[in-house]
Amino acid sequence: MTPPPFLDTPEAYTTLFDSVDTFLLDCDGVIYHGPVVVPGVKRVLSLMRARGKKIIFVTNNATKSRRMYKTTFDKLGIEAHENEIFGSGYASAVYMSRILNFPADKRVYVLGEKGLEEELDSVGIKHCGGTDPEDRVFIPSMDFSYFTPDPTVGAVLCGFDSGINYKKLGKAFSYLRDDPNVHFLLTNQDKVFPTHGTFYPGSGSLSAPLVFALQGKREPTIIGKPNKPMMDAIIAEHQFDPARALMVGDNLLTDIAFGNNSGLRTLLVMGGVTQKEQIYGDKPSDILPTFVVESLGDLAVLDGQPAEKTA
Ligand SMILES: O=C(O)[C@H](O)[C@H](O)COP(=O)(O)O
Ligand SMILES: [Mg+2]
Repeated sequence: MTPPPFLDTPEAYTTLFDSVDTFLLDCDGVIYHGPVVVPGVKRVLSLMRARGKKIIFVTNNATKSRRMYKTTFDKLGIEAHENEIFGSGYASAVYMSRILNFPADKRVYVLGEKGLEEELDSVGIKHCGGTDPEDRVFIPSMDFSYFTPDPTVGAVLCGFDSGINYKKLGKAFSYLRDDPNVHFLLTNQDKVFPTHGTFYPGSGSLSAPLVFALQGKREPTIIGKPNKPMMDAIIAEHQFDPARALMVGDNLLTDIAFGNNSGLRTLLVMGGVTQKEQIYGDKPSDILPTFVVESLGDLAVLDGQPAEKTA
């Protein structure tokens, strides 16, 4: 398979930029690395707005709600509107509400944080676990008295949870072990995510113990990129022509596969999860983007300002 073109000239950036009406932008690894905005990206986002492009932020990070992301973007000085922001937490809440028609008298047991709980609240889905201090504790070793099943639990939803522990895993596992009708959902299955100049375990690595313990008896439905429920949540709110849309991401397995699965062209950026040799090395990935660029910020030269201006 012919390797995708590596874009590194203003002419190539212009040709691509002018061919796109809708930019779907991954966040971690494309817009920012942890708390630091990627150099040049603010200029590129301003240029997109100035040229009338539609922007949709698409992140597998379920720790924040749309409202929280809006606050984060505001603090970073990035223009973003809540209805442009699609996190896997929001997509999971939409999926449970609209696709599962999750019953009002049932609760979902959550491995996750405040943002995910806020999105569930926004669609009226009751939840337990999550940030509940009762569950964010270490239990005495080999004490299983803490696992008294809650008959109102009708689903287990796993997202990024920095408070993961045996009590939460044990409770989530027991619901899925004992009742095949309890839905098993993951917000996303990212192995790692880029931050602070390196990588840390992602959501997929936090729900892996559950999947491993269930030994194939239960397979999770995964909501986030590269899966269809995330795109369904987006097109329920935004109409766009896939032929003139571009998915920009740093992760082949999530962002690029998501774009490829949805019939969009894709732009892979470096500096995040994917290394250049995965595309141009001796054994390239079987998931390949349409184009590659060092950084989305490189397109800032199209705004005509001095190249050294980095914001
Ligand atoms: O949940 C995780 O593992 C991370 O938050 C996720 O990988 C980052 O999401 P992105 O914005 O890169 O889709
Ligand atoms: Mg990313």
